[in-house]
Amino acid sequence: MARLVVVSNRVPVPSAKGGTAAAGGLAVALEAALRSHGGLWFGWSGKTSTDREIEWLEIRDFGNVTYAVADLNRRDVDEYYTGFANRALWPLCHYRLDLTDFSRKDMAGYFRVNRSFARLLAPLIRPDDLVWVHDYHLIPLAAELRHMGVKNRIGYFHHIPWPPADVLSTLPVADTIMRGLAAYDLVGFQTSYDVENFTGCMVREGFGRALGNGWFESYGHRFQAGAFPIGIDTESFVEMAVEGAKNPIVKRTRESLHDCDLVIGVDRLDYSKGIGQRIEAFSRFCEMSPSAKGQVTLLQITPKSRSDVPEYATMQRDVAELTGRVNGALGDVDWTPIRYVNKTMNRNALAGLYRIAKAGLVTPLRDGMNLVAKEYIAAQDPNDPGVLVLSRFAGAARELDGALIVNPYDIEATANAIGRAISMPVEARRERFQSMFPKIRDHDVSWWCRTFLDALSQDESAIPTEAVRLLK
Ligand SMILES: O=P(O)(O)OC[C@H]1O[C@H](O[C@H]2O[C@H](CO)[C@@H](O)[C@H](O)[C@H]2O)[C@H](O)[C@@H](O)[C@@H]1O
Ligand SMILES: O=c1ccn([C@@H]2O[C@H](COP(=O)(O)OP(=O)(O)O)[C@@H](O)[C@H]2O)c(=O)[nH]1
Repeated sequence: MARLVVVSNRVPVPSAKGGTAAAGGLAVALEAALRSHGGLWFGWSGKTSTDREIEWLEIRDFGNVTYAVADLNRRDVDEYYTGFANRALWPLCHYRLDLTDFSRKDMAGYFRVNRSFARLLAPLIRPDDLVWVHDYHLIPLAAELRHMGVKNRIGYFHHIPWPPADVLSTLPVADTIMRGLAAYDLVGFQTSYDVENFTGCMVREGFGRALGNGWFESYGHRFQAGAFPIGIDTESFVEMAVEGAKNPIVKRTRESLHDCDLVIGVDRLDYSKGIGQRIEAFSRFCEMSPSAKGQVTLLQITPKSRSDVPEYATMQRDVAELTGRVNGALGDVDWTPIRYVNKTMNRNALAGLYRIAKAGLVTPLRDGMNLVAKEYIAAQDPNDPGVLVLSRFAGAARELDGALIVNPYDIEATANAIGRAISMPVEARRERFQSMFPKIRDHDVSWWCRTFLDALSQDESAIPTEAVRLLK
């Protein structure tokens, strides 16, 4: 079996004490995948150094995984991560042109850091390695590696949505980004909608030709694109949820609820997650249903994220204010409608909390997949499961059709769905759970990893013959 080299912006290097505190679906999913496969994990250490250039790597072995990480200096973090990745590509891919900031300086920093990463990584790659690059921070990496003579098969997985052509073409360097993707052998997306959008960008904007069967020719290179919906480590999540009842945080939560029903939301503090709209919907639900007063509580767990990005700082203030306003208007001496927690919870506690919640609210305005939706289902007691209220704009909605699917922009309808979830009879809840659980059990994170790597291992012989004829 070829060695696997994973490259991602964030690398959760285990601490000497064991364990990492990775909040973010990508880190969580890859941790499980690499542990089962073994190999090298390369990327940013998450630390900001005072060095002028990215020059050296810290390399450490933990079990069958070697971690190789580089610090970035302040300018690199500002331009590459905070700037171009999170103020241009992230909002653009989440259809938020109103929040997109295209700065020439940040764009240059983004391409510079990718070049530096390629310089550090190229000498570590062995001839038979399969290289798997993750996410929007690193789109130009394969092109840089190719310039340095790397001939290995290189795959890319895009964890966030891919936008339609009209949205992508607002990006001043859209062509360089598309050319960057064309340097890979396999480009993976979360859903077929993302693949459709990507095909639209490629063909309509004239960046390349679609050859059929997911094959493209672009900038003189042939590559394949497809949908590979990411999964969770379902088996271990189920175990964690069962064990969760013993977790001190879960016990404290349960005791503090008395007879109140618990509704849960878990999201990084990110404008794509629709937290404000969700709080509005919960508030509307409480106003509409007098029986909710004192009887239902929303626990919103929201670790702070990307606080150096101005749009996130604004949003942090807005959500805090809104929560305070709703609690002030609706709450009472013995009832706080919304418990708002800006802390990263460990996964054992989360699993247990999902299990005691009668409803899980996953209502992003746009989301690549949303692993919380899958974790919520995995954590349920099959005999007495809670109900998932899920945005149609999360990639997870393509698979989890037993959820109550909502349009998160429609506050009234989301409020109604919360009411329906809480009062749903047990037979209906079981039926919905049973329609979803086999999907997340069969399509777990190992399936995702295996399917992507199998496709990456195939070469051009998989191109349909009629397409090859067309090319001649
Ligand atoms: O690394 P950060 O800037 O702190 O952000 C955390 C991660 O957020 C994003 O996650 C995405 O990947 C998930 C797994 O595929 C998916 O379920 C979710 O819908 C996406 O938003 C981001 O893509 C990662 O690169 C970040 O590390
Ligand atoms: O306090 C928290 C909040 C989130 N998560 C984990 O972070 C991931 C979030 O992934 P998701 O795909 O939902 O969204 P992302 O943050 O990657 O956009 C999930 O595995 C959560 O269990 C966590 O461990 N602790």
